[in-house]
Amino acid sequence: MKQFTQFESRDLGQELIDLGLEYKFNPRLDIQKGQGKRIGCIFLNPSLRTRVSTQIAAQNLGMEAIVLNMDKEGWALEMQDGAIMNKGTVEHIKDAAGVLGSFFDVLAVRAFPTLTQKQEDLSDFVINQFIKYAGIPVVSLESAIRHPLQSLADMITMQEYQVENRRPKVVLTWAPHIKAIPHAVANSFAEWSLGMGYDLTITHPEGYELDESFTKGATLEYDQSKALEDADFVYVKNWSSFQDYGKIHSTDPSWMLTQKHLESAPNAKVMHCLPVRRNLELSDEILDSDRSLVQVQAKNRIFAAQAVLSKIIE
Ligand SMILES: NCCC[C@H](NC(=O)CCC(=O)O)C(=O)O
Ligand SMILES: NC(=O)OP(=O)(O)O
Repeated sequence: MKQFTQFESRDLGQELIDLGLEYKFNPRLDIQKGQGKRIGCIFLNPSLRTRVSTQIAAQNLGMEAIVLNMDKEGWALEMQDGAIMNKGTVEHIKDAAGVLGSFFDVLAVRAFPTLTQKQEDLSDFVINQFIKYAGIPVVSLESAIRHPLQSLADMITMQEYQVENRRPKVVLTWAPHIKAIPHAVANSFAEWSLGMGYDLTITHPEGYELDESFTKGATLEYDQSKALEDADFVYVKNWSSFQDYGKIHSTDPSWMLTQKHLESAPNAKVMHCLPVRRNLELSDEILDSDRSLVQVQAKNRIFAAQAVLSKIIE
């Protein structure tokens, strides 16, 4: 594996899920594998889980991890090729990524979308600039349009909690939020769920349709209560409008998932990538109940990252 930025195939997905579960059972199984190797974790945006789980994953493999909070501690990066740098940016990505590529064996990058420049975001411009100029394997820690390590952790979680001999019904439901939020988590969750053969229903208010290239094959149901009927896994997530790019069309509080919404889905487990805005996106009663898998998902971020790094340094 040379890069990890998106879903590739069901076979590779399954291999990573199984390896992640092996590491969960025995985290230091491959403690020798990464000896002498170094990963650089570059953050252009905030993070709790991704930052810490990736470092723990590297340590579990015997690798050294160095974190650079580029947004706060690095020079302001120029991303555009050929730019005349007479404004705010100090260092070109070509130079910075080249240096980082010479320091590390693997580079991991978090780069959120602008939510204003649609075409630039859709081309996953920033992470691709890192890939272009670093010359070493790059792992996405959430890019403009995808969050594959989150989705791999989510797939590990669903495999752990899945009832045997039954194809689970998975529902991705939009939730209200006060800010314009990226599409990456929702896109990747759809991409991975469909890729791994799950039966996926997506529900949201009209105007919140996601990029079809991620959702082809899913059932779209605008009626949230219908969508939730008999669900096994309910993934709660806000995203801003994709068509009216980066805009907020609804904050309708009736979309916030509560126990009442799940009366028709008695077995449903509830998922969220975190951080979650309590009692805006999801109610306390759900988050603090046995239905909630959010802590399991977060813990599984370690083993998802460990499986990916293990394959990359192979
Ligand atoms: N990495 C996981 C989620 C990151 C981002 N959440 C946020 O920006 C939350 C911001 C806030 O709640 O103010 C998202 O949902 O895509
Ligand atoms: N779920 C997730 O990626 O969390 P952080 O943004 O805190 O890393």
